[in-house]
Amino acid sequence: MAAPVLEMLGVGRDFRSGGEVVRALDDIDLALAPGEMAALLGPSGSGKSTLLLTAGLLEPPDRGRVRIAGRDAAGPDCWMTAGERRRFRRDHIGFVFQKANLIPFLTARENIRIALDVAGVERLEARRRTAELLDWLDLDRRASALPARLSGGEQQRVAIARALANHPVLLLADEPTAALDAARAARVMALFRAIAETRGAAVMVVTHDHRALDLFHRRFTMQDGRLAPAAPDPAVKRF
Ligand SMILES: Nc1ncnc2c1ncn2[C@@H]1O[C@H](COP(=O)(O)OP(=O)(O)OP(=O)(O)O)[C@@H](O)[C@H]1O
Repeated sequence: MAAPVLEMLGVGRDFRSGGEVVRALDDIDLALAPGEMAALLGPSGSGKSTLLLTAGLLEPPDRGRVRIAGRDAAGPDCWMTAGERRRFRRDHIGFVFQKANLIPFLTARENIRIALDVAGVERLEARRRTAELLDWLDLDRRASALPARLSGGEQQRVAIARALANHPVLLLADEPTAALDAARAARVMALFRAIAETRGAAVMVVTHDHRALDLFHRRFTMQDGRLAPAAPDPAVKRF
């Protein structure tokens, strides 16, 4: 197997609420290789979002280590400073959430472009990449529209383009199709698969949408903060 893009080693995370301790993540071990697309399943409150945010360096683990692209990036023993971690996240990780969260007064094109400007990408290169993403995500004709004039599926595609702008090695998505109808949801999931296969990114998607599960190379199920690989499915392609 190629060197993993994401490794979680013995990762744990507790939350304290009203004197009680909730073990949101309990000894999570997980590795994702380049080009792999994994589904993260499980009941409400089982720890899926916490796992995704921890993998994405937005939640600090109390125990264990998170390694991304071969580098120790989070954990009690990690020496990365907050500023370094922020830059590392920006350069290596893309996020897509249930709501597109686009900036309402910027056009589709500008919403993508701003991610590149913030990362300090040179002007001509930023223009080239924005045009390429608009084309790839079939948004050319909507490039000058404000978010309020875009459909839900178009808004989500802009959010995906924005997440891809800095060529992340790891793409994390939390219920990205929850607000979409079946046809649009299928299209977005197929797009994630294409991102994994053509760009070699590792993709992890929290989803309750069981209609698209056969698109995933791997499925993980969370239960009470623990992670278990789902029963092997011979129909699912393995790496
Ligand atoms: N910031 C927080 N403070 C306190 N408890 C939290 C916090 N975030 C998550 N939790 C708790 O940790 C557990 C896991 O939550 P998490 O949101 O990761 O679950 P989930 O599987 O994503 O749920 P859902 O499918 O409903 O979104 C839950 O018991 C939740 O109440």
